[in-house]
Amino acid sequence: MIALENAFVQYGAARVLSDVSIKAAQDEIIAIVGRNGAGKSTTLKTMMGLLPLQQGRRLFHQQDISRQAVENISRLGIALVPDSRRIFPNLSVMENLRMGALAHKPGYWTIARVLEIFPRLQERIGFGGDQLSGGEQQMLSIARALLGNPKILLLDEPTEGLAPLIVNHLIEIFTLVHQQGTGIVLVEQNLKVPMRLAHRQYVLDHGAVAWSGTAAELEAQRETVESIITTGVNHEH
Ligand SMILES: Nc1ncnc2c1ncn2[C@@H]1O[C@H](COP(=O)(O)OP(=O)(O)OP(=O)(O)O)[C@@H](O)[C@H]1O
Repeated sequence: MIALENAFVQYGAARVLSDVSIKAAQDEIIAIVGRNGAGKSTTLKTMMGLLPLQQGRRLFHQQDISRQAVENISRLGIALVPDSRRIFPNLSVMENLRMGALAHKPGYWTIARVLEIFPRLQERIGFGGDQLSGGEQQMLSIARALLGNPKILLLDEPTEGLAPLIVNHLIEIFTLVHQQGTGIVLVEQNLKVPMRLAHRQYVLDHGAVAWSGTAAELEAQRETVESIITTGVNHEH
């Protein structure tokens, strides 16, 4: 389980996260939803140890990992797929996968298995990273992260800008990854994808958790939650 507890994060003097508490267990898919600038990427980077906490704690199971560096957090089994995807443009698909395999930990995911779930990457195996479409880059980025056999996979807007067919394929992949025992933290700007697979959701607004609940609670309060996402809380002030 990875968690932030009462996390405060700043960039220089600008406070970006205020009192954020979010947890994700290995048997869960959770989603963090919010508009542009709500603090979603900052939350993922903080979970990963890429940003320091001003206040609050970062936990892995019962262990306080607030001061651990990103390398150690990665070793604990947390992997981040950033929205920038970070494909090596001058390396082929296979070479990109081999780079991912350098951090290989024994587990279900191998190069053969990721190519099985992403047949598109198999077809493009000799192509350069810079010759891939956005969807293929996203697949490669996810495949590379899986090769580390993470316990928790953090995904920053993985479906942004992708065609509906590819989005559907990725949703199937996330479900499969979860079935193989990896927890997923999915960041998205709206509820569309999260509603199709997340067990629990957090809505971020201005760097704070404005709503959180289970899939069933979301279903029951959908309109309220949609309005928090689009217009925020306390917008009358
Ligand atoms: N490196 C940085 N330095 C200063 N401010 C930053 C930095 N990165 C992000 N911010 C600011 O922090 C706030 C939260 O940004 P963040 O990227 O976490 O939001 P987000 O919800 O992920 O949005 P997006 O959907 O645009 O990625 C924004 O106001 C943003 O301008």
